[in-house]
Amino acid sequence: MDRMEELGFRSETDRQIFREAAAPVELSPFGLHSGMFVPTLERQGTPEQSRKWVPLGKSFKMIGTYAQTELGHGTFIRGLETTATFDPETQEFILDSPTLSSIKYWPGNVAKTVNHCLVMAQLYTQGKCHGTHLFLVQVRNMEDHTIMPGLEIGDIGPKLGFDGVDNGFMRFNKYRIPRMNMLMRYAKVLENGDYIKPKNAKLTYGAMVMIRVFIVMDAFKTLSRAAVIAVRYSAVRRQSELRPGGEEAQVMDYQTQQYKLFPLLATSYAFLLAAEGMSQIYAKISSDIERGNLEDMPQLHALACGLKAFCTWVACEGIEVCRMSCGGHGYSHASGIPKIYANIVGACTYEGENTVMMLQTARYLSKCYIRGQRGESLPELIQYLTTDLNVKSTLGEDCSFESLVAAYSHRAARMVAVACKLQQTNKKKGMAGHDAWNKSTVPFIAATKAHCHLFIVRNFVTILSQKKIDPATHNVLSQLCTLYAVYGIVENMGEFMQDGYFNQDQVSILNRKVLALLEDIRPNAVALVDAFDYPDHLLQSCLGRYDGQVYEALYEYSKSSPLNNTDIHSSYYNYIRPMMQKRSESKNISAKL
Ligand SMILES: CCCCC/C=C\C/C=C\C/C=C\C/C=C\C/C=C\CCC(=O)SCCNC(=O)CCNC(=O)[C@H](O)C(C)(C)COP(=O)(O)OP(=O)(O)OC[C@H]1O[C@@H](n2cnc3c(N)ncnc32)[C@H](O)[C@@H]1OP(=O)(O)O
Ligand SMILES: Cc1cc2nc3c(=O)[nH]c(=O)nc-3n(C[C@H](O)[C@H](O)[C@H](O)COP(=O)(O)OP(=O)(O)OC[C@H]3O[C@@H](n4cnc5c(N)ncnc54)[C@H](O)[C@@H]3O)c2cc1C
Repeated sequence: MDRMEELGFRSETDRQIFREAAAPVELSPFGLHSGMFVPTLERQGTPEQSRKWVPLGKSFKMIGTYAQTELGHGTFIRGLETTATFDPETQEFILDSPTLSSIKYWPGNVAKTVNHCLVMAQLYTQGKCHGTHLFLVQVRNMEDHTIMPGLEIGDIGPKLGFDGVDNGFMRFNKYRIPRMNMLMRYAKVLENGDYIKPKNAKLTYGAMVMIRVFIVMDAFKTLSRAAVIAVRYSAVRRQSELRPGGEEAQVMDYQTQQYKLFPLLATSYAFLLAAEGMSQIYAKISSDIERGNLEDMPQLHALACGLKAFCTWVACEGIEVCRMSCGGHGYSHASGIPKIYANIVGACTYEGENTVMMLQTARYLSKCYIRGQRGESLPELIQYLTTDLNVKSTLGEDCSFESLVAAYSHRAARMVAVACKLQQTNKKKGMAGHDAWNKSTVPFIAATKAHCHLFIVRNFVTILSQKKIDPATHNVLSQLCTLYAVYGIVENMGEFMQDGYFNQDQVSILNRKVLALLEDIRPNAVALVDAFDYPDHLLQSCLGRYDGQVYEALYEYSKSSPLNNTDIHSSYYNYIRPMMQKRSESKNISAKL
């Protein structure tokens, strides 16, 4: 913190980059404090509350986290059981965990690090429940960090990853906080207990939308780091004979290795641009919301949910491909890839389980489809839903951006229409609305993935057509953009072909194009990963080192293994030698017999 002040880092982006550089492989125990706790105080607190608490948070006098999930509920926020009951006599809220399943469980850094939490609880006042609201709760003594009386707090135990974060549990026993500790920007409880409701109950969910936007960038960061490691290693690693009798080939010269890695390189660039585009849309709509204009709130929610789910799913699958493309050394922590995977794969679950998030977007697409069918105007990003599905592709040998975007628009429009028609058919069969919905959710998930894929392809193409980029760079980025789009079609051909949108010749063109692009990108592959400019300190990888001294690094890494501190390990004396002696004695006995 002080170091950031000394270095003059003012923007949150710069501070985040510094934090990641300072703690490259372990997530910071203050990630949630800076990334969720403080921004939520700023956005969900009244101006007075923000003025009081935000400086304390930014100066780390108050260290907090976001405590919403419980043992029994994470996804279904309306089902949360923690209660906050207003006591007008004392002007306090009484927080309570009435059941075992209501115990707060998973909140990051609650176990040992934070002294405050933003707690999501069911608000009760004047005997009535008004749904979930956020409350600022002091959980540890500010003098000696002991747990406040009335609270039980602990660590939840080892996890797949996220080792730098002490996820914990927290149980409230009639724990009192001041009335003014309810975040009251949108909803209020007056001194007499009267409840003033917000313009939209989902404004309380705003913190989650913000993090989902952050996570799209995290998907780029983690996938691109794995791609840097795998591509650099593939340039250094020589294995097997490509030409009989010739020298062993760089594994990057095998077409299969290129087909594994270059689309992931293209995806990394696509996700960076998508994350930037998502952040711009978030900045615009969230500022409208803060000014009271909630018109685009549903569109923001749907986009943030969909991209968070789509990008984290693809990134995690891609990171695994990068690991496996490094052979045995990829499986070692020396590669740096297992830690990247372990830290980001949780993002498919936290901040909204991906399937649930996709279904939120699907619900929005379903409503937009109906509006489109009625001829109503649709937001620009959704207007493709009214695409004429009788049109066939005009794709030619050049695989133009226009024909590729048209293909993705057609695929998404067709798939949304299929899912909506199934939902409508279910209703016509007499199903209740919720059953008609549930019995169409599998096609809706597929359609929503197509919707997100379209957003990313279209965004990449738009930026290349709008930004002023020098011709040489534009040419290479255009190759990456084309590879991302053509690879996506080849890998999902069935969804593009189901209604005969492409003819057989066009399918052949696409299959040829994806292989030709691998050759086009091969000469620039290392330069394209170097362009991310990740320092070795951040990658923490013997395989992805900038100097390519892989074997020297692996040898030094291995020698530093703690197991090498002694030649003979204690297990020999404690287990192996006694076992061998026992065997030899029994052998002597059997020999005598
Ligand atoms: C390099 C490695 C990086 C790793 C990251 C680490 C550090 C990075 C540093 C900084 C980043 C920042 C922070 C830290 C990073 C990571 C985070 C770490 C931990 C994660 C923390 C958490 O997990 S917090 C808990 C998250 N929990 C959830 O997200 C719960 C998900 N559930 C929900 O959101 C809701 O229950 C729901 C949306 C699924 C359903 O809500 P419900 O109330 O039931 O509403 P519905 O009935 O479904 O819909 C009604 C109506 O409301 C609309 N709606 C719903 N939500 C919203 C919303 N948020 N905004 C706007 N509108 C909403 C919905 O669309 C419906 O509308 P219609 O009626 O019109 O259809
Ligand atoms: C690393 C990590 C860090 C976390 N940090 C925090 C934190 O700091 N603060 C915090 O409050 N929480 C935190 N969480 C909790 C996290 O937010 C929840 O785990 C997440 O929201 C998923 O909810 P759940 O666990 O209830 O999953 P569930 O919803 O129980 O998921 C189980 C299955 O049910 C399915 N499912 C659920 N609802 C539906 C539906 N409506 N339709 C179809 N399928 C459905 C899901 O798709 C999934 O396959 C963290 C979790 C992890 C893994």
